[in-house]
Amino acid sequence: MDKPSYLFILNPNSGTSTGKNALFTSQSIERLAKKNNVHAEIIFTESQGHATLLTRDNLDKTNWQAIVAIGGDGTVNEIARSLVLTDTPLGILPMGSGNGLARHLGIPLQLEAALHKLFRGTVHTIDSALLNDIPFFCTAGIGFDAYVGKLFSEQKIRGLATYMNVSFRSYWDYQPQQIKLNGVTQEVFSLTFANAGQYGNNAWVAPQASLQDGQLDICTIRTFPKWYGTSLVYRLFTRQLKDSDYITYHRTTDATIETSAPPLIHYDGEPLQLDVDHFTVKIRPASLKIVL
Ligand SMILES: Nc1ncnc2c1ncn2[C@@H]1O[C@H](COP(=O)(O)OP(=O)(O)OP(=O)(O)O)[C@@H](O)[C@H]1O
Repeated sequence: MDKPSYLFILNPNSGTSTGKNALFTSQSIERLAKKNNVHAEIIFTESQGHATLLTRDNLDKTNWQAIVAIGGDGTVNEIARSLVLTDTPLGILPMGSGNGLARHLGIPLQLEAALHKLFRGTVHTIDSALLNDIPFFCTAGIGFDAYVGKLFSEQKIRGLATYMNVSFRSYWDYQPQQIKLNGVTQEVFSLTFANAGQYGNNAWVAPQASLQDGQLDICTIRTFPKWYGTSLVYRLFTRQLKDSDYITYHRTTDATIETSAPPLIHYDGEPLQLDVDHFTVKIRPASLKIVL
C-alpha cells in the first residue's frame, strides 16, 4: 500500500524567526515524516500569493492526506482559498507571528507536537467566509485593527512585541470612523467579522465564535474614552470583551457595510485598501476540510 502523502507549503517570510529557520524546519519535517512512515513533499513559497498557485497546481497531483500551511494566518489564507469546496483537507503547522486560526483550533505551536497531531489527525469540516470576493478563515474587519495591520505589515521585525508597540503608538491619534452596518449609521473604533474567535496571539475578539455554526460573530467596538484602552486590552487577552459597555456582538450569515470613502480593511490580518465604499461579508458554511 502507498504511504499517506502530505504536501507542505512553507512561507520562509512568516513569523519572527524567518528564513534562517526554514531549512531546519524542512529537515525536521523530512525526519519526522520518515519516522511516521508518511511521504512528505515540501515546497517553499517565493512571494506573496505564491502559496495559492502552488496549492491549485498541485491539488490533483495525488490523493493528498492534507496540503499543509507552514506559516501564519496569511499563509493559511493563501492555501485554504484554493482548498475551499474541494475534498482535500488543509493542515496547519503554525509558524507565523499571530497564528489566530491555529490557536483557536488548539493546534500546538511547537513543530514536533503539531506534526505528531497532524499525522494522527482526523478530517473535520469548518466554515469559511467572504469579504466581497476575498476569502477569509479567521477574522476580517475595518477600523483600528485594519489600521494597525497595515502599519504592522510595514515593520521589519514581526511578533507580538512589535504588534503591541505599533498598536500603542497609533492608538493616541486614531480617529474612529462612521460606517453604516446593514443600513444603520454608527461611529466605530473597529468592526470585526469573526469566523474564529481571535486575531492571533490569543487576542480574543470574539471568544464565543464557532467555526462550525454557519454564522459570523460581528464584534462592534464603539467609540470609547482614551483612558479605557488599557481595560480593553486586558479584556481582549482574558476573553472578557463581551462584558464591556462599549462592545456589542451579534451573529449573522451576512452583512453589508457602507463607508464615506473606500476603507482600509484586513482579512486574516492582511491589510487591503478597497477601491469601493461598500462591501459585504458572508459565511460559507462547512466549506473547508481540515485535519485536526
Ligand atoms: N517567499 C515569500 N517572500 C515574501 N513574502 C512572502 C513569501 N511567501 C509568502 N509571503 C507573504 O508573507 C506574508 C506574511 O505571512 P504570514 O501571514 O503567514 O505570516 P505572519 O504575518 O508572520 O503570521 P500571522 O499572519 O499569523 O501574524 C503574507 O502576506 C504572505 O503572502
